[in-house]
Amino acid sequence: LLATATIHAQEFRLQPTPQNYTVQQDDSISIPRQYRLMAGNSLNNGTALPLLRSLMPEEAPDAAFRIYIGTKGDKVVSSYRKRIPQKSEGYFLKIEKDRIIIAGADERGTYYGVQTLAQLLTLDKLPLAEVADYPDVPYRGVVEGFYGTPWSQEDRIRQLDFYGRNKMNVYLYGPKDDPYHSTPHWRKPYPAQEAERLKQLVDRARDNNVIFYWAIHPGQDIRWNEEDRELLLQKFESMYQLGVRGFAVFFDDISGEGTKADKQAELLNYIDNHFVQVKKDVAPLVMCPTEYNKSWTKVEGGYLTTLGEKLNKDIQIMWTGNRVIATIDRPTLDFINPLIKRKAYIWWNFPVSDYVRDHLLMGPVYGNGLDIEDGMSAFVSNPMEHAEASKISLYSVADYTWNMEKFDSDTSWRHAIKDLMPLHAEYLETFAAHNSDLGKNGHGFRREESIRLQPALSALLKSYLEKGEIDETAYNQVDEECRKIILSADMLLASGNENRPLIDEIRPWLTQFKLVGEYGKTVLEMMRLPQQEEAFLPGHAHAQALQTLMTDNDARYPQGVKSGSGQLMPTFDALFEASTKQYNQRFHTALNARAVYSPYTLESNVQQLALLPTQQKGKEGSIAPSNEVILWQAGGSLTLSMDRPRVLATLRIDLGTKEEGYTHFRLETSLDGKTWRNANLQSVWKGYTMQKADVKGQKVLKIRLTNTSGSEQKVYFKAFRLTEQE
Ligand SMILES: CCCCCN1[C@H](CC(=O)NC)[C@H](O)[C@H](O)[C@H]1CO
Repeated sequence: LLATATIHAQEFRLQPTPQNYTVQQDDSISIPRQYRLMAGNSLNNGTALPLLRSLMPEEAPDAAFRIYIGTKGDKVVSSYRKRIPQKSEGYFLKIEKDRIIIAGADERGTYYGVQTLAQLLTLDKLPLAEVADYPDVPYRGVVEGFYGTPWSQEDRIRQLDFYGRNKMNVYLYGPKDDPYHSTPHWRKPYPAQEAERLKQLVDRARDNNVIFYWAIHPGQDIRWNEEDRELLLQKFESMYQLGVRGFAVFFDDISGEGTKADKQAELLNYIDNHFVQVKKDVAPLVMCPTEYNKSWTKVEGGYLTTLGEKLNKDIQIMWTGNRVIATIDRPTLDFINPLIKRKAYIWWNFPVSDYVRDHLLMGPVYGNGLDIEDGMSAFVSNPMEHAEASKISLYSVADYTWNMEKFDSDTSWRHAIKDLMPLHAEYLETFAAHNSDLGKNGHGFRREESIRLQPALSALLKSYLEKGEIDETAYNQVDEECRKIILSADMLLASGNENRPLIDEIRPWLTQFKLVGEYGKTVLEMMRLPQQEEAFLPGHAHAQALQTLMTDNDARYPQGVKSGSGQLMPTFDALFEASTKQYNQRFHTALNARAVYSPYTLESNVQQLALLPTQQKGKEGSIAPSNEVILWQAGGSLTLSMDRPRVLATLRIDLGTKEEGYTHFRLETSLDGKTWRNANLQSVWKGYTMQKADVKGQKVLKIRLTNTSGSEQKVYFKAFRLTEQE
């Protein structure tokens, strides 16, 4: 343990990277055991002092060593007043031979000074350092705003402590699937137990100097009348009673009446004037617009300009960028800020994975501009439903938003991993490097993967496919990486208590990752043997067994678990197919040469459906569900094609809509792909949204679902499942 900690000490860095940090050359002091505290009384009910006391417990009035701590204006730090950066949340920290000074521009700045001291105290000696520091972006943090399983209470407690350490000052509570945040129960106060849990979170946020924003998502069924307005204010009041001091109204992913800009503006200004401004201790109101990204905005439609003109100036307006999922750069801000007449409050949809739930997004944070800190009022990340795994990205978001121009994506990523699992950092880095790309998806957003191994992978594949030769250098690099993959998976699965919550979250992917490593090794062996009639066969059989195991998904993740899908698996599959084809040609055999086999293929002109994975397990076939609101254009269709005619037993579809919603769609089957026949749908259980088709005994080659309503339909895609007859 000590050895590892020492190694990391040599790579010591302060997180986030300070604006100014100087150390007097190789001069340091041993950590004082006792000290006399000289504290400004402005800190009395803050959290800087409790944190300091937790770090350095031995206060002694007669100790020689002193700690002076206060905010600008406190007498105890008056002689350092000029050293305090004139920036909100700024601080000055100085370590001298006989004293430490922590002077903040405000209470939170002082708290951050103590957090920086906390990091210096992990060294075995305290450097005689001077830090003059402040954040580039005013509001920095996380919006829990994803579809799917909301984070647990424990997840959120750990998150809030993480935000305190990483100088993130905002957490917005807005899990799409919390029924008291959104329809149907946004008007109702939380039941006692949930209220108590939220109160705990609010208290924990305060301990970490994090502003806890509670968001409401009323747009799907709000009525623009006095009653709903008062119910909304009462809900905010009940949250205020729990200690909430930050409020947000999200109008994203809705349709109908709730999308009207002037009505939204009227309501938000009313809340601002009659609640936020009246309370005086509440942070500026935040809203998420219905048109929250450029690809959904028709400027001449006036939605954004109406908000820009009518919304009170201190109301913050969120923005995800040029697309739902996008990186943020100067042109993005030059588009939105003039329209909304204020700096955008960026909602960055990364590392959220609710639209690619079979993937983990563990790679570096990159692609956002490094010169745009003056163009945004906030930058908050919408993370994965896997709280601990999201910390790799969140660590770098904290780094990026605090000191943007000094942000280095790869350094930050490596330190994020060390922070998460110091004793298994090299193994977690191997895992994270190969689990970063999303695969094809409806938003067209991709990430780099297996960056360091890419040259060897493509060299190995190229020489084998084009010349049937083995590039020995590349071969050995890939073989060595497969060994590291297998080792890393086992070491992480066996890592015990170092970070059990993380391992619990990613266990299915670790199991899959090990299979990927074994598959790679097996395919590499096959490449050496396509000329050997007997010796080739066991490897081929083993590779197919591994392919089967990799598609046998973990029950908790019906949509599957993908690992190494960006670079490793496509290369290994291609090498499997090429070596098997070589063998078949040489020995006139017909060994299966298709690596990924599914009897079902999906085609669709509905962008968000087109790339959904299909699954087959025994007699069951399905299209993976999506968590999103699907924008299904008029005339848009989805077609599931079989590899050969198959006899159906059942077909169930769930678009998340009631009876009348299905009248907008037509379901058909075909045996030849030319002549189609209607299949009637009827609800499976009264009042539920799942429907079944009368297709029992029908032999079909294709199944097609079309929006015949003549207008765009917003539906969910919760299920599309068939069973074949035995
Ligand atoms: C076609 C609909 C796609 C919406 C996807 N967004 C949602 C809304 C949003 O981004 N609001 C700003 C959720 O937040 C979700 O987590 C995120 C990404 O899947």
